[in-house]
Amino acid sequence: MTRNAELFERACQSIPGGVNSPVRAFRSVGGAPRFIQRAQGAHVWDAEGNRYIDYVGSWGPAILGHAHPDVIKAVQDAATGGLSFGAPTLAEIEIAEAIVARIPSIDKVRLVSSGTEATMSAIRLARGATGRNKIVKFEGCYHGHADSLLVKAGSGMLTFGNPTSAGVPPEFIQHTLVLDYNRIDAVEAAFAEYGHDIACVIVEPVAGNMNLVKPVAGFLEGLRSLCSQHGALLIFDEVMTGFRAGPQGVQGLTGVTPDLTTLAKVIGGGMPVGAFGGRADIMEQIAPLGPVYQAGTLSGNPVAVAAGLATLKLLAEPGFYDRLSAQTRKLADGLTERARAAGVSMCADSIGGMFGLYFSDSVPTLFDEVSRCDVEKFKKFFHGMLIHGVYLAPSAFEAGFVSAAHDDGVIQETLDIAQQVLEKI
Ligand SMILES: Cc1ncc(COP(=O)(O)O)c(C=O)c1O
Ligand SMILES: N[C@H](C=O)CCC(=O)O
Repeated sequence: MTRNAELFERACQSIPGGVNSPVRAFRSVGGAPRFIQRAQGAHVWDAEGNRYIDYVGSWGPAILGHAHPDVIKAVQDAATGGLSFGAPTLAEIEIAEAIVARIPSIDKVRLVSSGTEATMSAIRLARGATGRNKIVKFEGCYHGHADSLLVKAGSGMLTFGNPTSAGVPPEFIQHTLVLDYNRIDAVEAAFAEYGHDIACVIVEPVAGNMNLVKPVAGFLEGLRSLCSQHGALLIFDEVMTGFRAGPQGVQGLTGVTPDLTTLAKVIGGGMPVGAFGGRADIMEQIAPLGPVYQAGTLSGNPVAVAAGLATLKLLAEPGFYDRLSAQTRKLADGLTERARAAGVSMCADSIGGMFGLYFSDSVPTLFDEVSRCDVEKFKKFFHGMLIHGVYLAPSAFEAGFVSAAHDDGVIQETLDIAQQVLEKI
């Protein structure tokens, strides 16, 4: 038995499924998950000392590459001064100011400790601010594991074929309307019927939890105008895309401004930080100013915030996103070319530092098209890449992530390996 398999067996004795978040368990691709011992730049090393080029990047946060020296130093310095105070700090003001300055929709921002907390709080705020009950979400989008959002969700729920969770009473989701992503006619119909009671529409403005699916022309603009017309709030869940798709998230790329935005992942630089923010008049409905309650013992944790601030500082360097987008595009185009040359129906797409890999002839824009991608072929590709030292997300329904440490050599090595693997599947 390999060391990874041994550790997995041991983990299964004390941790449900051997993991602390389901997709990590490799259940949809088979085999033992790799237990990661350390990471540096574009690489991770497992418990057997095998090195992998990493395209998971901690599911998005590792945008600078792993263990960037400036981030590690910021964390060490902050930790030396104390791990947590449960009282305000200067660093919290600095990170709030950095977010407000860069994300177009955000006048005021509240820090939390995860993406789930951010979306859960934003939904409560939207309901509190509008006095309405219903929320609209889209099939295949994942917004964390708050009860009202665990319906027809993406990511692990889609991967394991249980897109609606057990343990959520029907009463908790009776107000959640689930529609088709990229179908604005369905949203128009929902507003025509329930417009007076829709508090908000929550959307991943580029979906990254059913593989990568970009919004078609007019979709986000349509959501914006329907929400404005009916007095509902538009929430962009930019937990994944924030500071990842571009320097101002998808809202900066499209010019569509939501009322509220949720963030996490990159803003914590690998530490647990989430945030929700938006128009000042809405954000001022939160306690202690307003009636919508929201709180957190470790919110704005000084060590986590230090990692986030150091990361945001480096992301502001001129040309950062041009380089990141170019490297990611090089990977996506290179994979598409290698697949074509090998006669395999596979293509890839990218935006900023995110990419999607589709075992189909064309890039999908609808959930149904994503569902029809060849999962069996993906599994073969995944294991072929893994054996040769490339660590992809262990699911056909997750986006991939490139970092600033993925230089030309790393991308070329990936493409060379992909060519060998594609020729054999
Ligand atoms: C778009 C989106 N929203 C929310 C979440 C939930 O974030 P977290 O896992 O930090 O709770 C995730 C990822 O898990 C995500 O990708
Ligand atoms: N797709 C999820 C987050 O973006 C993957 C993270 C997880 O569920 O562990």
